[in-house]
Parts: sequence; structure tokens; C-alpha cells
Amino acid sequence: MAEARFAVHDTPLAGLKRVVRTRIGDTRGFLSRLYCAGELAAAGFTAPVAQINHTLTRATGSIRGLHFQHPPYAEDKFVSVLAGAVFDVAIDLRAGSPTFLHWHGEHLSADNATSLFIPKGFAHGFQTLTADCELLYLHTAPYAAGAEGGLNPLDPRLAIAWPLAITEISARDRGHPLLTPDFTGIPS
Ligand SMILES: Cc1cn([C@H]2C[C@H](O)[C@@H](COP(=O)(O)OP(=O)(O)O[C@H]3O[C@@H](C)C(=O)[C@@H](O)[C@H]3O)O2)c(=O)[nH]c1=O
Repeated sequence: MAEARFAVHDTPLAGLKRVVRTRIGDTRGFLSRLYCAGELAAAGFTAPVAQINHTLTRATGSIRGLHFQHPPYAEDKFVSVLAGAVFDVAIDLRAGSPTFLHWHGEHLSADNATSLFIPKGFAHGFQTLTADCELLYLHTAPYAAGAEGGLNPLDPRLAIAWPLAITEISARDRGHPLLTPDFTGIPS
């Protein structure tokens, strides 16, 4: 049996997993896997990777999100931080889920080698805790502009405890509507 390179941990939201990547270090530095089909199946990551995205966010306190894609472009995401540190948040939008509209946040950083596996049915966003944060996303569906959904990161119904004052946010993200009382979730 091959040696494990990932430790998969449950979070309070079923299906949402914190994944700690093992670093194999030596005098040169380290090697760590960012993806392993065999091992990450234990986290629920079983669909093939359709797209890999890389982002840079310059200013501390910036928010990106909250984003998801509607079916048939609903996707699993595996989010890792290659530089800097972020407060990463996933929100349960699954219709009928016992934790519907609950959010969970994790500190992900280049130093703690921790990733988040976010299954279909969740929205995702983050706030940067340092300057020059670089994120790497694995997606199981291609980007589909027409299927994009968004929640307002300051929606009082979500009450996300962002750690810092917001310094940067896109016009689109600032304009996401607040949830209406008739929102009952999305199929997952
Ligand atoms: C996500 C995405 C965006 N784009 C384009 C759209 C736009 O012109 C530009 C920047 O897009 P955005 O402003 O949506 O980038 P960003 O706010 O970084 O979007 C990301 O936010 C985080 C929270 C996520 O969870 C990701 O899945 C993704 O939605 O890039 C692509 O061409 N391909 C893609 O896969």
C-alpha cells in the first residue's frame, strides 16, 4: 500500500472536507502533491478534473465570491493556496440539507498546506489575510458564464464572520443580490 500523501478531515458540513497535504522535505525544499486521483477519492473527489484555474489577489482584505455554477455545470472544487493565506468559506446551498445555508470557514495558506474539497451544492468565496495570495483550483466542470450563480458575501442571512474589513471586491460580487425568503436551495 502506497504511503498516504493527504490527510482527509470532516468539517461540520457533510461532504465538505479539509485536506492536509503531506510535504516531503529535504535540504532543497519540499515536494507535495496537489492532486492524486487514487487518494482524493476518499474525500469524495471522484469526477475527472475538467479545468484548473490559478488566481492572484494582491491586496490584504480582498474578497472573491461567493460563487457557484448551476446544473448542468455544477462542480466540485478543490482549492489550494500556493502563496499567502486566506480565510476560505463554503456555504451549503443543497436543497433539503440539514445544514442548509450554514457556512464553514478554514484558514488555508501556503504554509499550512491545507486544501478544501467543496462538493456540488456549495457556494465558495474567500478573503485574503496577506498580500499577493495565489490560489489553485481544480474544477470538475468547465467554466460556463451563463450558469454562474452568486451570493452576496455580506448577506445578513448568511452572517459570515469575515476576519478583516473589505478592501477590494469586484463590482459583480458587490452586486450579488441578497437571498430572498423563497430561496430553498439548488439541486446537488
Ligand atoms: C472562473 C473563470 C472566470 N473567467 C473569466 C471571467 C472574468 O472575465 C474573469 C475573472 O472572473 P471572476 O471575477 O469570476 O474571477 P474570480 O472572482 O476569481 O472567480 C472565482 O471565484 C472563486 C471564489 C471561486 O470559487 C472560483 O470558482 C471562481 O468563481 O475571468 C474565465 O474565463 N474562466 C473561468 O474559469
